[in-house]
Amino acid sequence: MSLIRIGTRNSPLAMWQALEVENKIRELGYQTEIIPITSCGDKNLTQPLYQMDIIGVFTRDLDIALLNDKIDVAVHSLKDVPTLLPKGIFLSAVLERDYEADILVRNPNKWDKKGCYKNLYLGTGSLRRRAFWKAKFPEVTFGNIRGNVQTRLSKLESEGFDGTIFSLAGIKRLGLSLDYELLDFIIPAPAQGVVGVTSMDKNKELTELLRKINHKDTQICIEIERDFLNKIEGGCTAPIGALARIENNHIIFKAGIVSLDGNKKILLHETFTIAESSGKGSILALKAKKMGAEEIINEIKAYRE
Ligand SMILES: NCc1[nH]cc(CCC(=O)O)c1CC(=O)O
Repeated sequence: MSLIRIGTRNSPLAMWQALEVENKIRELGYQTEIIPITSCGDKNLTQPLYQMDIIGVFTRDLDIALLNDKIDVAVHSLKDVPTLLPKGIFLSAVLERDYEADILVRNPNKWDKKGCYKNLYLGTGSLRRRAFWKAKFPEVTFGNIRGNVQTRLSKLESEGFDGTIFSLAGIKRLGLSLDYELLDFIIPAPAQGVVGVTSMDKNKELTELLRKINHKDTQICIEIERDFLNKIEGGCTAPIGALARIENNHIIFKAGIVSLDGNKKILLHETFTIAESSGKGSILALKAKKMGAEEIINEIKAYRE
């Protein structure tokens, strides 16, 4: 491996993440090149996309670049990566989680609402953020706010929202110094705040190298979170939060599934040892289902159809 080609989306956030991975690979003595992937480009694959399980809207272009040998590794925000990866591609490393929280950023022009959480007009398209917010503060109005972090910050003011909700990791990575409030009643998306690296599983030498930049504790946590998500949702994007943390050789896991109106809420809070953690995501998903999670998921599927 003379040169390792690192593929990334070309937003400022994605670029920051790719540079982090690049630095870690260079520290091991390898040469690297960052390749921003802007569109699907050459889709000339031997099989149709659906047969290869290429599904993620944020990840498909990078998946195709990997399969077409345009890049060696792809760098992602792991929370945007579907739990099912295309055939031949696997999650070969994760970086240490930096920040997991969701935060409220207020519109600086809305002085009158300062400190207030009731009756806000919030810009967020995330079903998870909407549902958790509504469960805590039912009097709220939501509007959609699309685009990357910078675009959303400008829309916050131009479209008159009282505030918007971001992942703290994204804000910190962009080096933005904004006033914000931590929203501890919103359980983060599975793998929020974690940078993930995917590559082809046939590429054994590269796999060995990437193992060296992998952060083991973060991997343990995200495996539980993603396993939980996979077993609960079965392919539909639902308001599911899941977060595992390690403290004194124990895993503290919390998860929540909330109905869109905020009225039904299944919450799990579990502690177990690291030794017991293997397969826990599936076991706890089953537990959540027994508590009624499936009813909430089916309701959301019906709403989307
Ligand atoms: N959904 C978009 C997205 N994907 C990853 C991040 C930030 C990094 C992270 O949370 O891991 C963001 C922005 C946000 O949710 O505010």
